Amino acid sequence: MERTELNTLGEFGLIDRIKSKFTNQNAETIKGIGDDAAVIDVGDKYMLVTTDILFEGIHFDLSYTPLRHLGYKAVAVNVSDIAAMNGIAKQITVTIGLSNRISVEAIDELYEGIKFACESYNVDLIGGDTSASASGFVVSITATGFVDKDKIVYRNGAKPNDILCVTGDLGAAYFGLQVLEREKQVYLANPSMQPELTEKEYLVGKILKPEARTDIIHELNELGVVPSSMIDISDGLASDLLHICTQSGVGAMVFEDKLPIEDITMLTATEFNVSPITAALNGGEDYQLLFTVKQSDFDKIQKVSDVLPIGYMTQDTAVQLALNSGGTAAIKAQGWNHLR
Ligand SMILES: Nc1ncnc2c1ncn2[C@@H]1O[C@H](COP(=O)(O)OP(=O)(O)OP(=O)(O)O)[C@@H](O)[C@H]1O
Ligand SMILES: Cc1ncc(C[n+]2csc(CCOP(=O)(O)O)c2C)c(N)n1
Ligand SMILES: [Mg+2]
Repeated sequence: MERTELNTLGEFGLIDRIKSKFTNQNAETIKGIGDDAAVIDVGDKYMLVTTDILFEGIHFDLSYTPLRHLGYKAVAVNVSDIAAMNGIAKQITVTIGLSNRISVEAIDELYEGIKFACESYNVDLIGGDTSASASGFVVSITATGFVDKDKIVYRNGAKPNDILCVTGDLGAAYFGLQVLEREKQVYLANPSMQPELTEKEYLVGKILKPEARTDIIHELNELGVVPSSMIDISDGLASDLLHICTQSGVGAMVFEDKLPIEDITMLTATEFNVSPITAALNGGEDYQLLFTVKQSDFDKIQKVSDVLPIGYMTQDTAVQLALNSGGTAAIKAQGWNHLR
């Protein structure tokens, strides 16, 4: 029998392959595989369902991840996927895989973080599953949410000339992780060295305590603006913008000088000898919303301080970065891909 290595498909190729083998059989299934959350017709509203799994060693390192933060983040990343459909999360289930290295106190701490997130995002913990894990700690969360039927937003609705917006700065979480990894190595080499993170607090905060931008969903709703397409940035602006472009059948022009990058991100990029633009495009785990709006909504969205226009959509399907130096460069999906 033929054997194909996973890296020949990559994460997204594998998802497409799985998707191609299934057809939905229920009229209530409005959208299955392929967006930030599935969409189910439950009567006067759409119900949204999304799931995210976090693995020790892949998504977090317990040597520098407080379990309270891990619990909060596991909820936030799911709430963010519901927000990316223009919805509001309401319920979660939590599944944990435990190794004997984890104490009861550690689980208490994880659930303190989960509880804090439930309170701040107004969601209910309604169930889950508990198992032993042979390969480190695992936490997986499924979230449900709701959206008015006429307000649902998919990845595939972007139109040429729509304005491309992002809800905050990019690349900070990437450098937060680099800083934590560096401090870990320093500590391993000399355990009497205490990490000096005060200057990098902003960056470390972005990787350990990301927020879902539900505030923006509420603000857009109050302004009566429904984006034409939306995604949350988990794998990097480049990769996630490409999802919007491929699914919408459009291209994009992003302006390098409009990419929101904080000063501390710039400074740390120099320190690590990494281009801040590369980090903003491909770093991932920013959990900002990336969305498009019709030009006629531009005046309204300008009133929201955290909505930053970074480019526009084009009929031509090329996805490009307009460089400060003049000219353009192709934007490629070089961000996070689990199987490459
Ligand atoms: N193993 C799988 N089987 C079926 N569907 C899958 C599988 N993995 C992912 N999907 C579906 O593929 C789509 C894209 O998934 P993906 O995890 O990339 O979502 P995302 O929102 O881009 O990323 P993130 O999980 O970081 O928020 C979703 O509809 C998801 O439900
Ligand atoms: C220990 C450790 N190593 C690497 C990373 C970086 N990282 C992991 S998953 C991911 C993308 C989103 O994943 P998903 O699509 O599964 O939500 C990124 C950028 C980290 N946070 N911790
Ligand atoms: Mg998503």
